[in-house]
Amino acid sequence: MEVFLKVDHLNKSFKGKPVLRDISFEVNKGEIMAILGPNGAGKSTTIRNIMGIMYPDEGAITFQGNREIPRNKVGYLPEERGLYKNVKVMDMLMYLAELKDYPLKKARERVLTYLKKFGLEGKEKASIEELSKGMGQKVQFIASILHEPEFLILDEPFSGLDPVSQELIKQEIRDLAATGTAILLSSHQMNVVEEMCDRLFLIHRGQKVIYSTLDDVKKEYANFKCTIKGTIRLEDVEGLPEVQRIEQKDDTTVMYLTKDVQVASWLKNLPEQIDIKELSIDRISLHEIFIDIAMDKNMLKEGAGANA
Ligand SMILES: Nc1ncnc2c1ncn2[C@@H]1O[C@H](COP(=O)(O)OP(=O)(O)OP(=O)(O)O)[C@@H](O)[C@H]1O
Repeated sequence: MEVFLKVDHLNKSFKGKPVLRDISFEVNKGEIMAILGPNGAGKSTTIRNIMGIMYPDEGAITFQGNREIPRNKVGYLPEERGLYKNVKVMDMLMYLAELKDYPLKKARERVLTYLKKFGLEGKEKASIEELSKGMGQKVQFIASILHEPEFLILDEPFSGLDPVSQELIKQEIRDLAATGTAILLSSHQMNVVEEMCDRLFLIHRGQKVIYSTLDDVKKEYANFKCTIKGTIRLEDVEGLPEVQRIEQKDDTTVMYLTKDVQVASWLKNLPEQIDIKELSIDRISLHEIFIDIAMDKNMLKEGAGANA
């Protein structure tokens, strides 16, 4: 697998306060890598360092082995959306294509194709200020991919998009990865990450918590949980083996099980007298893993094995 971006032992402080500590990861061609973390974790600071908007105190960032950012090969959808307001959609996109030295005739064709694909046919003559927020966001997405970048950074690409538009953009991102684009995606929507990403880098308080493939994260951290609906007394279940913790709310009891539990034999331990209206066994989701980390419940402490 060809590495496009290498982030190597990055450190960054603001006014003496460290916000990135020894951050290292890579993004390969053809993969979607997620960068995740609670608010204030350091995601945008990492991305700004990659984009050369600010510089690390220590560490190196290389693109295909070179220190200099290959601007024409990089596409960036920043978190803070901002397009010139009183400019026509086509004019703005052509201006951006020109900045990237991209052939203008091809750019124009691509703009029209993408506008149609994203339900914005005919909007090329509209000025940016006439667009809705979601439309503006789709135009900004087009701006980030118009010049066929080899490396794409997408910071919260789905915020403000309706479900249909989200699907369109998701499909486009998948297609780009399938044709070899290296993609770094920052998102708070764990279901999207779970659905789309090959690997993830989870950062908390400026430090790496997980750097792994999604499959390994699930294997390593996504333990089973048993959810029972019914009136259950805590004392009837709290002595059960291989239960890490129990949460009860209204008529729902959730038992979080230990990592290597054999579910079928574990179920035999349930006392006969308990009132079960519904029962399900699921693996905990990436969303729950994320919340555990952010809330410092730290179910993860034992499982450092998935860290690359
Ligand atoms: N220019 C700056 N000056 C001082 N502190 C900053 C600056 N930029 C970011 N920080 C601090 O660095 C830390 C990381 O911020 P960053 O924006 O990278 O987080 P984030 O993970 O992108 O969060 P969010 O999910 O809220 O966007 C925060 O504590 C923030 O207050």
